[in-house]
Amino acid sequence: MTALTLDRLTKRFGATTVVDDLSLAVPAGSFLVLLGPSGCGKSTTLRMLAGLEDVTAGRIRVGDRVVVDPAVGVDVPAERRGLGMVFQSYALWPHMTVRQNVGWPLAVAGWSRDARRDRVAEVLADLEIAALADRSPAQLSGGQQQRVAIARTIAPRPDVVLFDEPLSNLDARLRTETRALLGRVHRETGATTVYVTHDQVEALALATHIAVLRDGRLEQLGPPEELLERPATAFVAGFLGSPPAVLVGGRTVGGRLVRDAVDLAPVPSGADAAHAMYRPQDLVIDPGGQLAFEVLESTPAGGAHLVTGLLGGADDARGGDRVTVIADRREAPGRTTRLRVPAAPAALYGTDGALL
Ligand SMILES: Nc1ncnc2c1ncn2[C@@H]1O[C@H](COP(=O)(O)OP(=O)(O)OP(=O)(O)O)[C@@H](O)[C@H]1O
Repeated sequence: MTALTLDRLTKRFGATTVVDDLSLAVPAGSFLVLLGPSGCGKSTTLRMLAGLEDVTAGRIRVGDRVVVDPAVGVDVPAERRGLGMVFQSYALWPHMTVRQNVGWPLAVAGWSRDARRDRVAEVLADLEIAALADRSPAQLSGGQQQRVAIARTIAPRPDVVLFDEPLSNLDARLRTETRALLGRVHRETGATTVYVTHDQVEALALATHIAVLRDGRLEQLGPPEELLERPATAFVAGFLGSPPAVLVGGRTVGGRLVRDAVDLAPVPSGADAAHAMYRPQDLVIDPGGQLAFEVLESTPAGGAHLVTGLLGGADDARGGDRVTVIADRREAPGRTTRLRVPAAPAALYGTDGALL
């Protein structure tokens, strides 16, 4: 199995830095999800790994082998990096059948006819598309085409597989099905996987490790549970999870974090706190609560209701923070009520966004 190492990787397009000094160690066999808002540099990072995008500075290692290091003139071409890649668009060869599409990379790699036949049959069965072997891509649905693309990529048993939002063109039910299939393929092949998405559920379902990126920089890397339990920054806290943690902004006054004259928590001495973090299930919609709350929408979810609203209410000149809490009943949009916060927040974050 093959580990991946990104060492101070940087990518600039003209004067714009889109990946900024990014270092990541991806253990062999892990499933790393690159997660972050649109434009944070996820796809660019994956494309640099794949060899589809030049690197401005830094180094990439696949196992023990340096595949890119502009400082010493190393740039191994994409096809010689030992990586397989699955894109958002399926890009199957239209004039070949499913069987031929999946077998082609094996032929290119010099597999014998018998070994090719056996391996193609195996991956088609694994991806539950054996019955489609003699069809052409035009005779397949989008979901089936994506399974063929995945089969074609894993057929040569690459040590590392890269995925760029492979499920984003599928409808909700197919996404769930194909997601489960991808998890199974990963468990069976053990291939080190790097997977780009901005879908929280996909990330949390598949990842052994998540790297949250923001403006081309790494905010936090770790197992999903660790990032959810102990977000290192206010950004990660407010981004990860469905719904994410609730961040209540305030100012440090006399050693206390205060919002709209409500005392939220003591601040460690010498620190300057800017946010208190709470779990969405720990805040209660209650007319007797401390903070004004204007309900924007209420969505049923798994027997509870996700209620999104603005903290501070319409009378708050600062403008409210948008937060989502888990409530036991529906709230009417447009209603102004109040939110009761627990005596102690789950965490505090400083003015620089770091965990205090
Ligand atoms: N060829 C290019 N020339 C100039 N800027 C580019 C180029 N490719 C990407 N960018 C910019 O780099 C930034 C990062 O893009 P990238 O596609 O890596 O983001 P992303 O996190 O994958 O976003 P998304 O989730 O929307 O796909 C964006 O601001 C994008 O506009």
